[in-house]
Amino acid sequence: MEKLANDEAIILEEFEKFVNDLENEMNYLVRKLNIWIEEHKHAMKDIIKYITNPINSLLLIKRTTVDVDLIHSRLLSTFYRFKQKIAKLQPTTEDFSGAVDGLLRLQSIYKLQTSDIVNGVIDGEQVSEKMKSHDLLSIATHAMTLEKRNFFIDEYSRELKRSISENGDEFDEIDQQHLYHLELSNLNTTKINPYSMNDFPKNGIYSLEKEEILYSKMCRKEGLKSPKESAALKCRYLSISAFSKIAPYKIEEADHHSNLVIFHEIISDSEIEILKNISRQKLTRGEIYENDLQRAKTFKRVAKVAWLKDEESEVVSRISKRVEDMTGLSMKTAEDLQVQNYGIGGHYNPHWDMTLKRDGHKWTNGNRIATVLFYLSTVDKGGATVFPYLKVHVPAVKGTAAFWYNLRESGDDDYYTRHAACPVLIGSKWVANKWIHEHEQEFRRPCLVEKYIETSESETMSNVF
Ligand SMILES: O=C(O)CCC(=O)C(=O)O
Ligand SMILES: [Fe+2]
Repeated sequence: MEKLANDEAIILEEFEKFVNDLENEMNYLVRKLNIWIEEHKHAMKDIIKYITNPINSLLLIKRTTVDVDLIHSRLLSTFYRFKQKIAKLQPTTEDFSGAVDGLLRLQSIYKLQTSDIVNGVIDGEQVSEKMKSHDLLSIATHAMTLEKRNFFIDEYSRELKRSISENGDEFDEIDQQHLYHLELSNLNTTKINPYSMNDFPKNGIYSLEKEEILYSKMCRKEGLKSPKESAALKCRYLSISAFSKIAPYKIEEADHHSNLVIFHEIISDSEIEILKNISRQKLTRGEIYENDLQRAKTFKRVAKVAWLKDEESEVVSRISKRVEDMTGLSMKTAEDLQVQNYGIGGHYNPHWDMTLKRDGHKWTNGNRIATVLFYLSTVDKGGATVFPYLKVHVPAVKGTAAFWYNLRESGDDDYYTRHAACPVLIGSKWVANKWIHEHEQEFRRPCLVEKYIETSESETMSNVF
């Protein structure tokens, strides 16, 4: 986004040139028009005499064909010159749909009222200017192309009508068509208000699924563990290696079932700066493995990722060694470090890090037994990692790391580890993942929480869904 904001200056410069070019074209057109009027007047003096002359009849045909085509191509090429200059700098309309989807997701997850957003207010703070009618029309029409956003089409249409009547805005023919489609779509869809939805909508067309509701609640810090449920969780020092005996790790237990712990002050600001700097040049839009293991870019994850090898920098290999020390697990079969950057609205829908046994995994070194997730920035608003089935909300705090086992001791999938990255509301989120694999851990797997409590519930998928 920072680059786009800078590129906008170049786009604007090109736009100005384009307007100047159009002014020159306009002068040319006026000259052309006057000449044409004169020639036509001349023809009209005595039409028969005029057209029976082979030269005049040829010129008449020329004026009405070749000359018009010339005007057409001059105007087009003026526009295409401008378009070509800015093409590389422009995001795509798909990016705009993604941004609209991101805004509407933020609204439904953090319960942000449309009237506030339209007035540029987030969390009671004036963060931007009031939106204009044309902005509202673009948002509403793009919302029509998105799944599960019907409620907002209605909301934005209402704001749009208000804005038009307050400002007396005029719309051209194309806008009128959009407005008409908007009206139609509002008549044809059923809307369920996501702000007031507390439970699973039974027959709703706008159906936030049960999980999405749970996930949204956790992002708002609602429905977390009760004091009774968290009574057994402790903050303490951990020293499982020779190194940590000298400088014990500060850990906070977050959940006993999945052995989820938070390490505090585990990575320094200078290490973080180095990781971010190496990653910046490498960041590309994140892909996720769909069930069929095909890589796909979708709105389920909106983040940029970079993979860093140990050999790349002393800091990367130092982090790997630290993970080995913190977790007591071998790094021999671990993946490279994955650094991720989420912008505003950036998120990652609920998922498991391991591949379910049911689906079969493609790794030769076993499944992802455990995850270490380092937080490389503090997010001002939003951006937490949540575990809806463990009722845990881990805020993004620079220098901390979350650790958990994705697999049970038996090697079975731990469905309860399903987790998600809440959308970033204000700020920028940086994290780094280290995924640890099963092979080489045969005699290692230490338990980092004080007392490993095996639950008696049978851990089937239906417990989680
Ligand atoms: O960014 C986060 O909070 C979670 C990221 C995550 O779950 C993943 O990359 O697998
Ligand atoms: Fe994950």
